[in-house]
Amino acid sequence: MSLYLSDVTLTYPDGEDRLTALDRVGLEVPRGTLTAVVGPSGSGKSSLLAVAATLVTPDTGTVTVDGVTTTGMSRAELTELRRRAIGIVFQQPHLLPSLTAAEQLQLMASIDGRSPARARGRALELLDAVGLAAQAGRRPHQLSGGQRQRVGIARALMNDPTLLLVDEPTSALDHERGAAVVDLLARLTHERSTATVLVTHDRTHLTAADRIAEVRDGRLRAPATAT
Ligand SMILES: Nc1ncnc2c1ncn2[C@@H]1O[C@H](COP(=O)(O)OP(=O)(O)OP(=O)(O)O)[C@@H](O)[C@H]1O
Repeated sequence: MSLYLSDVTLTYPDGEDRLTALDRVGLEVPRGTLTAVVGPSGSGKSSLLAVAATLVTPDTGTVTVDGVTTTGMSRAELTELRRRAIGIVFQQPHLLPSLTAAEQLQLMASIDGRSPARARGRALELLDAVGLAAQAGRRPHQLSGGQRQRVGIARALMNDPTLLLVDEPTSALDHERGAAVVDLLARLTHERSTATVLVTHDRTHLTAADRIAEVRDGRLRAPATAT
């Protein structure tokens, strides 16, 4: 099991009161499976991803990533866990304008202190895996929106994560490109044995998901197997 949330409650200050963003949420995501979490705006999807990413500590409940329960871990230990085990794909890939696709990925590895030659080899392998072998030398403005999103996906895989967290990857794409991105994520999930969580408000792309969980007002309905 690479992600296990048990009885997670998260609240935010709301005037005199507190707003419950996640209400006793339980979720298990085994390796090699893609779980889509769907729900309307404000339902708690981003909060769920932030907790799973260990960026936000819930009020109560436990978060287990890659077999490690995070309760009581220091900030440095959480940073190390994220570096080692978690990849995050953001809604917008936030690529650096002056770097080529390969360099965007290599940058991640140089931050991690890996050798440049190995980093380059891994970057090219991952760009090939997302269908961008021929675009490795292009800069962001020479890529389409869907291609930039795929660079963001490849970048999130540089540290060979066991947990891949994906935030609304299709929001800036048309239907066909959005569906292609979800299909790609499902394939990478199965090939690389990641536990993948994809949050979205849009159900129409999700045929490739293994399971779909619905979040409403901070409550998660048990994931159903996608049909
Ligand atoms: N930092 C914060 N401080 C206070 N309230 C917050 C904070 N972040 C989120 N909320 C509230 O918590 C609830 C859940 O928000 P969250 O962003 O997790 O939902 P969401 O489903 O991701 O929405 P969206 O699709 O609009 O991003 C909402 O009512 C939101 O207003």
